[in-house]
Amino acid sequence: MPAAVNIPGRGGPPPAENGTGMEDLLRTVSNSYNQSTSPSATFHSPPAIGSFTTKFKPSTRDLKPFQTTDIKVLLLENVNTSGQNILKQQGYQVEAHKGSLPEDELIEKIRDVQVIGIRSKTKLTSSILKHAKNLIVIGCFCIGTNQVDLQYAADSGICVFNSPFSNSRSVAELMIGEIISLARQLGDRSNEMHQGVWNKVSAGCWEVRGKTLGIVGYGHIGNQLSVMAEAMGMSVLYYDVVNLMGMGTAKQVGSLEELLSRADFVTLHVPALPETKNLISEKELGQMKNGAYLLNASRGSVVDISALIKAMKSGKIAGAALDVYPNEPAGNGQFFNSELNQWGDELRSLKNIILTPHIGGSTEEAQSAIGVEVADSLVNYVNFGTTTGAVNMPEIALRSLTVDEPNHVRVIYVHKNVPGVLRKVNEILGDHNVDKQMTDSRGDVAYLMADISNVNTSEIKLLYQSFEDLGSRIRTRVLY
Ligand SMILES: NC(=O)c1ccc[n+]([C@@H]2O[C@H](COP(=O)([O-])OP(=O)(O)OC[C@H]3O[C@@H](n4cnc5c(N)ncnc54)[C@H](O)[C@@H]3O)[C@@H](O)[C@H]2O)c1
Ligand SMILES: O=C(O)CC[C@@H](O)C(=O)O
Repeated sequence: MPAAVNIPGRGGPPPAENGTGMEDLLRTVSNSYNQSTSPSATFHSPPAIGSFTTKFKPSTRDLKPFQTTDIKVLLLENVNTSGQNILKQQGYQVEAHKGSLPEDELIEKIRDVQVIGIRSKTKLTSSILKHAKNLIVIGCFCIGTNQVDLQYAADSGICVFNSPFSNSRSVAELMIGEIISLARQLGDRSNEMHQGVWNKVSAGCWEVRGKTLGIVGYGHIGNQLSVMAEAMGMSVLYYDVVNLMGMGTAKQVGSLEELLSRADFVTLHVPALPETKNLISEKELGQMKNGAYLLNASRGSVVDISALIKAMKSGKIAGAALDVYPNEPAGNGQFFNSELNQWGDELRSLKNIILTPHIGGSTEEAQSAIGVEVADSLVNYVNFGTTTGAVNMPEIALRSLTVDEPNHVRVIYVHKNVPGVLRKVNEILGDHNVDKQMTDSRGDVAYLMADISNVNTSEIKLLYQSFEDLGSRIRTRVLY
């Protein structure tokens, strides 16, 4: 058993190897590089109200991957200040932008950072991520994660987090507003009044009470919508690829066709997947009731817009509300035209169609909650290696180290999920006292976390290097 030593930054004397590169290694997050460190760097839990990172027990020991001021975070697309503040309170260097960045600028900036936070506009494809040599984690400050190449990220040891439900209620409430607005042609009446036209009509305007709502994709948003729609006196049917219990008296139907043929209003709440591309196209629009309404707040790939334009022009579909589009501009401005999407002008000329700029989740409540939730996940990953809630890696969490365990280190080894790895890992760890260890795999990638006690500083370099030398290695991190 190695002798216990004082770990820098924990109240013990500074190490003898000061400035020799040893400390650098101790605080290294690496797949191919080393970070500079400071043994005197201190870690402060953020005081943000409601933040998970404030809820650790006082005896919990804060782990440091390396000097916290060295953590560079790039936040794009106006991530809420609630999230920005949590990250800044960690001492991370936060660069926040209101919009997304052009590709060349994004590539330049992503080279340098360990953490990036985005929303739905920034596409983190493999051709962008291959430049992100220092990146360890991506935070999607939204629900959808289709804008990130999740597999490439996992294969590169980059963990991805999102916020699975913090804006669901906001989307569902928008749907309720739009269902009534379409039934009463509110958009058209309002536009006419803005142009000085008084057009008092009742033809083609309806109450929603007693009508049937068909929800496609009965997840977080679909559930919330279901409850509110029933409260307005609507009957709710839903279609989902999974068997799910209905809220209230909502009933699941066995096929999309059945839902389309029975619903007066159809709302779409499925993720962007190859299977959901053009889920609603000419055939499906034809299966809908005459004079029905279509609402899409999921992703632009889910509806074939040219087919929808045709169905609306023929009167088959009496109204539509679209919040998402195949091509969406990177920022605000006069961009919603035929250059962006070839049918842009034709769509805008239709009657009783509500067009919104991807604002389903854009409320103060949702953005503030998402900011806290995702920033907490990022901090817990950077500082503790916890992957709970990750969308592309196995979910691993170990009990926190306490102040009574000052000389423990936490080893995190992201590796290819191939036979024989654990034998080699145990050969390395076999020389140490492993307090706890957890490992899990997700597809081709596995994640191992081990807390090792009584670690001598001089051993950490060897420990780290031993993992780095394994053929299965994707990324090694040593936290202490
Ligand atoms: N407009 C916005 O601002 C906004 C905001 C939040 C989410 N979204 C989008 O809405 C989507 C849904 O959000 P959620 O939180 O309800 O997601 P969720 O994961 O909770 O629910 C999605 C449901 O769709 C089902 N599903 C998947 N494939 C399907 C298919 N082919 N046919 C039928 N059902 C299918 C799933 O089984 C699941 O129950 C998100 O993926 C996101 O893209 C948009
Ligand atoms: O805020 C955004 O940009 C995305 C909102 C929504 O589409 C989501 O996926 O949560």
